[in-house]
Amino acid sequence: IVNGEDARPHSWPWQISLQVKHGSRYHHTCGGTLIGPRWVLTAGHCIWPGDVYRVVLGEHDMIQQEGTEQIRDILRIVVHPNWDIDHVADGNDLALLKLDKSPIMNDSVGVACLPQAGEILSHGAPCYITGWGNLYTHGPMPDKLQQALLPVVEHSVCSRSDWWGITVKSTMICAGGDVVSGCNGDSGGPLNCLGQDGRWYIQGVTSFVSSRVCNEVKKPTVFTRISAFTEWLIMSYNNP
Ligand SMILES: CC(C)C[C@H](NC(=O)[C@H](CCCC[NH3+])NC(=O)C(F)(F)F)C(=O)Nc1ccc(C(C)C)cc1
Repeated sequence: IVNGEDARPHSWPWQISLQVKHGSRYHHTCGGTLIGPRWVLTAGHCIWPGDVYRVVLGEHDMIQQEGTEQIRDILRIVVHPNWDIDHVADGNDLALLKLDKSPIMNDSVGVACLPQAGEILSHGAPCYITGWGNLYTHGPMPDKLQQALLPVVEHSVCSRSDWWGITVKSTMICAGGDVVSGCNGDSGGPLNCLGQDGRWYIQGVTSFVSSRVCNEVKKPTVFTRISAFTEWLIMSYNNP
């Protein structure tokens, strides 16, 4: 996240770190969201066939053992059938990870709420992006989880020709401006938006930013809009 701030530890208890195995060590590659006792939602572009992953929950500072971390292996990976890494602009940038066993739910580990099918947020709705992605383009990763307020940019503005144009589809959400943005490593993490009921809803999964610079003017961060995929989520979830 570019121009964010340290999150209060464990204030986003559904945020996970998706870690990929290289040799004998694992390292953070993407964010993700716990949406059920055994299910994590992340981005399709975070999954590379043949790689081995694990999920770390209850994480805050990547270089400190805080005693709240819980590590889980992944039993099954369900990438959205229409996701295609060569057609990022087509969307469907989603993957569901089934954990081998549920983490212990506590103050540091909990689930996020899913939005109603078809729910569209209004321009300027207050949402937070969270993640351990780069602090600036080609910059370092933070140790501590970052957060940043990213107001929603409605589709009619985001799809203007000098903004994202036709690259952004109606199954995506844009949020943020030219100062604050997601960046590599935030992929797959949640766009957290406060609902009328005072609960946090995951309205987006971080998908892409400008390929030139993370916080480029008129190129807000683009998220997969979860309310467009509730059918697929529930179906995949219930599939044994
Ligand atoms: C140096 C980095 C910031 C480059 C930039 N990276 C990204 O946007 C990466 C991964 C994108 C998936 C596709 N490879 N995502 C992120 O950085 C995220 F913001 F989501 F955390 C990028 O590739 N952006 C991109 C790629 C393809 C498109 C097509 C839709 C035109 C648009 C933007």
